Amino acid sequence: MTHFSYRDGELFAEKVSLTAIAERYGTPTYVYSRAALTEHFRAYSEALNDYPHLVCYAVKANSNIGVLNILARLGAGFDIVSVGELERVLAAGGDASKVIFSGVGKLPHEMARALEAGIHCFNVESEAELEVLNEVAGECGTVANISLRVNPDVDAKTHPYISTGLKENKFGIDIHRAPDVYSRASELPNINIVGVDCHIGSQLTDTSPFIDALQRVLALVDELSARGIALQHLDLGGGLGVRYQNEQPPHPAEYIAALRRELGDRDLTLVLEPGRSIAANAGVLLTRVQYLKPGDEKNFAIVDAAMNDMIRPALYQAWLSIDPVIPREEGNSRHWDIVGPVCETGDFLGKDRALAIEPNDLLCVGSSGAYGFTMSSNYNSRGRAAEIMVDGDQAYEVRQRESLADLIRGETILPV
Ligand SMILES: Cc1ncc(COP(=O)(O)O)c(C=O)c1O
Ligand SMILES: N[C@@H](CCCC[NH3+])C(=O)O
Repeated sequence: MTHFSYRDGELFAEKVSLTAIAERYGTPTYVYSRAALTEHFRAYSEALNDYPHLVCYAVKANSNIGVLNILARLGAGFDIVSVGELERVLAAGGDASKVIFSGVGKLPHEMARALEAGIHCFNVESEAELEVLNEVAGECGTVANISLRVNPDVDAKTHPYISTGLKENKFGIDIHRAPDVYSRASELPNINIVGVDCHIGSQLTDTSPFIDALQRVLALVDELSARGIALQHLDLGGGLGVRYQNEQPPHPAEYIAALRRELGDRDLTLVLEPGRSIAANAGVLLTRVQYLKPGDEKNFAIVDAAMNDMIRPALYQAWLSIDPVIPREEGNSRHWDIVGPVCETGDFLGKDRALAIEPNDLLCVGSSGAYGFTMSSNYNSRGRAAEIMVDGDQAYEVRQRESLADLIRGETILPV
């Protein structure tokens, strides 16, 4: 996390002190770095510079409109999974013609809105969805560009909840059925076949499962071509991992070089849908220690961020770094479980962390820019964290904290 570093005994985001951000905006607060987002996006676009490509940032990783706007200005496309994500992309100035719509459960009204906006392509995930899309496009008096998302049955060797390319997963169409589904698609009047797609999972730290999947998808491309169905693009999804603790995932340039070796000189545009590798290490979560509860068995540090703000440790046993914003003398350190105020035993951000801390100290939860705020909730009727974007020596509030009034807005009791 090179954009978040210590200077003179204090943690900074770029040139802005995290203490100053916490004092001004309160905690818990997500802090993002524009420079990091830019660097991570460019790692993809520069490695593909001389190759036909479209890098569609996976909006689910971090859909803050300020984040989307920074990526839109860099020329990013976007991978969306709902009409809500589409509206956010459009509000952020994203180009609809670079939007790809993934997801197993697209609703007819979402399809209609995406057609109206003029998106690039739908990644169709089932035969039933293909028929509905054909009908909706017909009703809209238009033709839908599609890829089929195929399930190549490749083990991504990641956490089971974020593995998506195995037969037992709900995603995509069995790659062996795909030729027949393409034939069916080619007969439908309101469907235009443009590509093929697969996404095998998230937080992959090795390129071999990607290559395995790519080889299987290329075999399908060749089979389709023999049947007279020519594709314009191949979308390999997202999934490249990041360093949270001591993982050593390949750099995007290394990953892309490996893909290009497989692609050879085929006439296919390469589409990628990275989320985590762009956003995770471009953000942190700031939280303040409220109470210390040392005990015989365990020492608990109760902080003001909870599983409703950052659910990854509770949901995937994910490890995130937790560092003091202003470190104290190490001699006073003890092992703490860093827990939130939510009434769940699973409400923790980290366990057994050696830290020298006192009440009111600020802690920085690292690698939180992806699947942090976007997976947050109002559980326990807690408001949501603020979101701040740091740009050099400036900090901008890109989402205000929810007020208590926001938490009851729009709800009502029965009149009698
Ligand atoms: C279809 C699709 N594309 C892209 C992504 C982004 O994945 P990642 O954040 O691991 O790059 C996901 C999430 O795993 C996904 O389901
Ligand atoms: N939310 C997951 C990854 C996304 C999976 C989406 N297909 C995580 O935090 O690791």
